[in-house]
Amino acid sequence: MVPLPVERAGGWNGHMSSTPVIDVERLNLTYGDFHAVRDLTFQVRRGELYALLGTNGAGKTSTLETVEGHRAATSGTVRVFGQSPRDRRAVRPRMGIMLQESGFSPDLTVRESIRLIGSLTRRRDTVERVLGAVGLTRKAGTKVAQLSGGEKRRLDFATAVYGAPELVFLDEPTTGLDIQSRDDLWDTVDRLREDGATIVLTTHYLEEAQQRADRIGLMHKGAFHKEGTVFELTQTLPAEIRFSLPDTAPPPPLDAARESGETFLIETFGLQRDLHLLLGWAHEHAVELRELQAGPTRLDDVFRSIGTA
Ligand SMILES: Nc1ncnc2c1ncn2[C@@H]1O[C@H](COP(=O)(O)OP(=O)(O)OP(=O)(O)O)[C@@H](O)[C@H]1O
Repeated sequence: MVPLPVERAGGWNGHMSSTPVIDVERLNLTYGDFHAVRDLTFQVRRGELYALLGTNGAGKTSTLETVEGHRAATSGTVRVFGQSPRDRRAVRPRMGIMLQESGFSPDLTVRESIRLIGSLTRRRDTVERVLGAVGLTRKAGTKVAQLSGGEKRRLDFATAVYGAPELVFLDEPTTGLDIQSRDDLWDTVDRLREDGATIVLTTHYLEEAQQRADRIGLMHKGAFHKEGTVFELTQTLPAEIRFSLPDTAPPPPLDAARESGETFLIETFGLQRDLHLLLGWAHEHAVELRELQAGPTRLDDVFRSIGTA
């Protein structure tokens, strides 16, 4: 475990405020005649992990670029720490951004690249700490051109965590990372969060958002299809119980539908109650519920429901 730097450029430790870290109101973005983002309103509170998810072309990148200060809104207001993100001197040092590709020079070594990040962010940190935090200590002297895809991704991550900023944007952070590197990345994010950092995440790995996000904005065609906690997003769709039964078993209870062969599916809004009933039935009939699976509604199902809404 690599400790975070104690002192911060912004001096924000212990600073409590009810002002949202990000405050977007009626944001509109157009490209020529094309209306990419429509009247989008959302807030991200201090310490939250907010996931901005959505279908391809929904407007996530356009929205994030505006919040990060890279793009001007066509109309509406965007405030970050109560200020316009276009005021880069005030806002930029307080945010760390992991883009989908940071575009480091292939001829620089990892150490030189991180040193460069440090001078750009103007946050206080050490190259050694950041190398450790992103798991690249052993690659410090290696040129960027010689890094693997996953190692490059970790170097991209370094741009976001240098100096442990208050607000961190992670754009598809775990794409191309193996399971160990993913776990390491999330450990580092967890430590930033323990220190009070606010995280904005985009990902196509929905289970990561489901496990980690405090709230989710689910975008489709420039607007929110749904916004809320995972529970709020998933509660309108049923949970599922799956199991298989041998041919000799009596017909299962609870409107269990035969999915294929010996496999049955129960869709339910009362997962605990129905699971209890099912297990009671199996016990009573001395039947083994093979490959029993029961789980809450997954974000995947909410995504799939977008097209049918
Ligand atoms: N510079 C541009 N000029 C014209 N249209 C653009 C431009 N940038 C984005 N768009 C369009 O705006 C819409 C939103 O794009 P955006 O990249 O914000 O979506 P996204 O949600 O990030 O999508 P994805 O998940 O596919 O990356 C898309 O239809 C895209 O084609």
